[in-house]
Amino acid sequence: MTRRPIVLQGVGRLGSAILEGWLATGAVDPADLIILTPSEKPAAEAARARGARINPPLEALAEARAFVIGVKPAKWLEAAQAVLPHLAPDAVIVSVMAGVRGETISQGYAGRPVVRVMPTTGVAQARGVATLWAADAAALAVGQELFEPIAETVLLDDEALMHAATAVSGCGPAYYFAFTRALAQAGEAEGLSPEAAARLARATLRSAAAGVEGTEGLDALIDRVASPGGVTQAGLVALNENGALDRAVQDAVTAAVAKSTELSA
Ligand SMILES: NC(=O)C1=CN([C@@H]2O[C@H](COP(=O)(O)OP(=O)(O)OC[C@H]3O[C@@H](n4cnc5c(N)ncnc54)[C@H](O)[C@@H]3O)[C@@H](O)[C@H]2O)C=CC1
Ligand SMILES: O=C(O)[C@@H]1CCC=N1
Repeated sequence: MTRRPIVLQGVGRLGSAILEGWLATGAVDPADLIILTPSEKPAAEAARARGARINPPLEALAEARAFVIGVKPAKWLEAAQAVLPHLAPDAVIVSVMAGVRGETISQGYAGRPVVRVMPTTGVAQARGVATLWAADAAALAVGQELFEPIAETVLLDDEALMHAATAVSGCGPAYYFAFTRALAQAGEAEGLSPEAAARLARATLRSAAAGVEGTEGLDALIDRVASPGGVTQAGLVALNENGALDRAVQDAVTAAVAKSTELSA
């Protein structure tokens, strides 16, 4: 029996990461991949070298069982017009777009079932996190099949919570990178060379991430580092003086939720 292909439309920042994760894990056989991209992309070329079809005649889409939308929220509807006449009626639409609601996407794809997935770019290393929501059980199963090999998955019952999941998780890596950059800058201000400060900050992020691989709670993990009356405690008190850190993080998440909600309007 021939396997029905998976289509990936858009090989930008996230589309490339998804593709890299699938190629690295074998989660999707490249021979079963159809990639739609207006310009040449290294990840797409790597997939082509292993058998993927890039921009084949649109008639090839008729075989597809899943269609992954990897374009920006402002572009998806225009992008849908071109492919819609060619898709099988039972193709599952997999959207990784921030904000855009499942019902809106389904309408744009003539009522086809939709699963929404909010991944992190860590899917490239098969170390992503992906939040999934679908109204349709079969569509959810397709989302799980495509993302479980490359991400820790969290399923939501309530689509409205995708905004919060996006703000915390989809955006989250950038918050950690921004914090790491600030840490490096602070190290430089205290006399470290730029190279040493950057190396220390980045390696410390990796080291801290290793700490959360286990099941120990975050308070306990902080306690392990912060000796009573010691150096870390002095740093932590300054970091969250009058709740400044908690407030900054809350403001970031609230602003991201507001933006995601705006995209859903
Ligand atoms: N970057 C990230 O970490 C995350 C992004 N997302 C979502 O992923 C989607 C893509 O975001 P990015 O990758 O950051 O944007 P991007 O701008 O890097 O990638 C979008 C890609 O879509 C391509 N494209 C535009 N029109 C197309 C068409 N008609 N057919 C095929 N390809 C087309 C563009 O050439 C571009 O390469 C967005 O909807 C975003 O909300 C979701 C989670 C995380
Ligand atoms: O910044 C964005 O809009 C996308 C969605 C979550 C992460 N990147």
